Amino acid sequence: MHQLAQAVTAGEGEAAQTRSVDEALTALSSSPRGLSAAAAAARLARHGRNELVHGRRTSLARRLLKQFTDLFAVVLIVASGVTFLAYFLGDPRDPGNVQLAIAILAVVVLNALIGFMQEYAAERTAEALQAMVPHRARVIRDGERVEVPAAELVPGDLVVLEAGDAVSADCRVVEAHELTVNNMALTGESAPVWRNTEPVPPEVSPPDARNLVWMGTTVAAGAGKAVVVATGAATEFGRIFRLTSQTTADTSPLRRQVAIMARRVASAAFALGLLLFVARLSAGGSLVATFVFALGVMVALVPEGLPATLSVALAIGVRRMAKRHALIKQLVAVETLGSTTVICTDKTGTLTTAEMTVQTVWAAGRAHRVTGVGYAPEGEVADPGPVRELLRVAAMCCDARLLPPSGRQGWRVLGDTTEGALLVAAAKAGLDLDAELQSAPRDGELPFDSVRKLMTTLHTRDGRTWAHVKGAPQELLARCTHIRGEGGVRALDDDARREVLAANDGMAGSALRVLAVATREVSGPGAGHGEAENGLTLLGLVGMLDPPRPEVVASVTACRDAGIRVVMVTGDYALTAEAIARRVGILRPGVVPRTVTGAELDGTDDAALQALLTENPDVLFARVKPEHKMRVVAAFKDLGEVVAVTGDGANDAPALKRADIGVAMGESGTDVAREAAVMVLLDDSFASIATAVELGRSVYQNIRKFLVYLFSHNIGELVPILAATAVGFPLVPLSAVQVLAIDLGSDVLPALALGTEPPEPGIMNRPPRSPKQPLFSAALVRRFLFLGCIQAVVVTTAFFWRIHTAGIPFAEFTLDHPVYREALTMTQAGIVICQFFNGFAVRSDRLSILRIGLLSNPHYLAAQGIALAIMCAISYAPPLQSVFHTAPLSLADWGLLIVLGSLVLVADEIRKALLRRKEAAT
Ligand SMILES: Nc1ncnc2c1ncn2[C@@H]1O[C@H](COP(=O)(O)OP(=O)(O)OP(=O)(O)O)[C@@H](O)[C@H]1O
Repeated sequence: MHQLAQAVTAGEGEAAQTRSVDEALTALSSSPRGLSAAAAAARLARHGRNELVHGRRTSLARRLLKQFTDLFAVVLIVASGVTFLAYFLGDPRDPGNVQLAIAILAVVVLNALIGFMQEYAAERTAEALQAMVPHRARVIRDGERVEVPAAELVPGDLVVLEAGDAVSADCRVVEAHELTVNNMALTGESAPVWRNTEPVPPEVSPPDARNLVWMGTTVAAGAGKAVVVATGAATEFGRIFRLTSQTTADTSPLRRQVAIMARRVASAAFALGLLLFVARLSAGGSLVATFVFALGVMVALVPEGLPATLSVALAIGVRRMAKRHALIKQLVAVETLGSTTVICTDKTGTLTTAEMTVQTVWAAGRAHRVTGVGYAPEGEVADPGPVRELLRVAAMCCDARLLPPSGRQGWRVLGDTTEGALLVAAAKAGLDLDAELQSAPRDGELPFDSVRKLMTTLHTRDGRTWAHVKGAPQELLARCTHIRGEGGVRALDDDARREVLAANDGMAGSALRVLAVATREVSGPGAGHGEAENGLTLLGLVGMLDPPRPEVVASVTACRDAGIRVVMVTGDYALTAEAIARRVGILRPGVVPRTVTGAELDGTDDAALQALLTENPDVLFARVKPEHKMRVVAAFKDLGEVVAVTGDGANDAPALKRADIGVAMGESGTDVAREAAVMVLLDDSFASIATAVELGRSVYQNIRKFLVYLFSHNIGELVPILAATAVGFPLVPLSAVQVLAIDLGSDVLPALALGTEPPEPGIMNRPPRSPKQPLFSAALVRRFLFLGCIQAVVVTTAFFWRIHTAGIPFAEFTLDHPVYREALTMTQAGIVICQFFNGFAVRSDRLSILRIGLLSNPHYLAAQGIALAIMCAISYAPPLQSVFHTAPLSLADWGLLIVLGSLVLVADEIRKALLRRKEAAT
């Protein structure tokens, strides 16, 4: 243990790089069997979890203080100061000014608190989401390969490295097969670098040492094993992490658009306030009163509650998507999702369940049926004799493991499910894999990659070494020179090739995924690709069923109705791809697809590819490599489409990055893919993408809803003030304190509730929104002007109706006149009532509220209940009456306001009915 402590305290990398593999393992008290579970637990307690503890964060107090330095806050603080001053300068002194000053300060404090809480909540959400993205490491413990959370790695752990894995700790390589790593995160160097197990002299600096791999880097290709030398903060990455405090700015265009709009409106408010100030002053108003009046106008127009509401709406969207298995890593993706026009999806696992079962084995010129479904090795292989050798070779060439039932779980596969199916079939044929591997242990491996589409293992028995190769049939067939038939091994002539291909097409045409299996003797365990994967003897083909996910058919239809094109881009064989595309509805019955293979793509330039995409609505890509996927994505983007693409492998990362929405698989994907993606599907299913698109559309719609809701009441607040100025009424029809009570009191919750609206009926029956369409489109502005103007007329009428019925000349009204106080209350209550009806109106642009359902958003009803309660308190509670200069309203007053206010909804219903009629006519 003492030795270990030394090894993992200082200079772990340097010490480890100079040692031989055995010395490195011994120094860390580890072995080729890895640590024991007990030793791992003890070390975890001693060294702590393998996590990067956040560096010193900005203190809470400082973060709170930061909220007061925002432009809005500063302006409001200055306004409040000036209002206080106005009280002392005023003659006579108006206590209303003190109240206003305090109210403005209260607004600043409230806004700062909301902003602070939101920032905090957003950070927590981000952390929680990050934690949900699975991050695992494969290690050898007690001689067994197991998966553990990466955070539980300890020094001495033997980790298994495969292409696409993120390296989760600093390690010394102890086994390497064509292993290359990408150190970009650490060194900025983008080209992959080779790793091997040879000791490196101490003068080589650790980052250059070829036998070390670092936390934060990724395995580019090949495979290997490495022993952990440092974890968590002790790693090189941890050191860098401590030095840089990380802040991730949210640069969502939506937020920017809203912020710009809010700023513009604020500037307009200041300009208008200034203009009115000058106008009223030159008409002979007193300096102080005019100033307070102008301030009221400004405050009425500034959309104080907007940024808070927007953040909450986006956060709600993210949370809803997470519940439906789609984790969004960047808020910006929520809005982009809604305008997705093309989804490029792979097949295995996304459209299909990836629960493979071998159904047919083609060997010695005949097909042999295999019965049973799932991973339970229960079933039979018809005539297993000729099949057994094929399944023995195939099963020995697998990394996956079959796990027997435990607890409530049945038979499972650890690792690749294609391989799992082979293991099950071998067991059904009566093979004892452990015994086979004992007599011919694996002593070399050329791992699978989706470019070669092959995997090879090397096995030695009695001094002779054999290569076991499995892979895509056409690729493997091209490397075979012989075939094993009924009469033994013979040369693979053209007839035999044709026979194999026909068998392959027969299986693929019935949606089976086909793998070919071959073998040959090689010179020794060191055989490379050139020797082991050429001159092979073909043993036969294995056809496995990968059933379509049942939920996918409905989702593909939903996407089509929503004007979204679904394009399959798969590594699998064309016929299998077509058969599955038909079963899930990507290809409609009777449609002959234009199937493009990776090889054809290589001979197609970008312009021709674009033409191909526009001219062939039923295009399908098969046998493609990751770089082809990237080209398809790029071509769609160049055509102006908004593209979502799925990917799981490490080499899918460029396509995921290039797409507007990179979608990685949470269950089967590699760490690299998950890092490159903006969305991670927890259940790997295509259906979750369709749901996320629907939710993305609904979030965008909801944002528009509350923007209309919030901006239209600004008109309702402003117009009465302008009208009073125009007709020479000496006092304001709505005080600044009242405006603030509406903007930050009664209107905030209903606006938030509109952000929780469920997707509107028919939301997926419309074409996607153009990404170029600005949030504040002409339609949106027209909409809030329409609703706002009706509201303005209602509110102005309510105020002047009360003033008029008193029959007193304007000039006689003073601040404390009871009729004026009642009229003030009418204005405020009028806005609250109008907003009640307005909220129902904005819930859909074209559908009647009766279709949407008056009671279908309980949050909205509750929020409006609170808003009305606030208004009643302001009207009837004496302490609030004195702050707001209000008076109790009679039932008749309320009745009048309800009748007038309902006009907002009635007028909008008429507009919608006309719109629908016009739509039906065209
Ligand atoms: N473990 C494996 N060993 C050998 N060959 C494999 C293995 N997995 C897949 N293959 C072969 O390589 C081909 C390509 O695999 P790849 O993973 O690129 O795509 P896919 O899984 O078939 O489809 P998709 O891209 O839709 O997920 C497969 O069709 C299969 O023939």
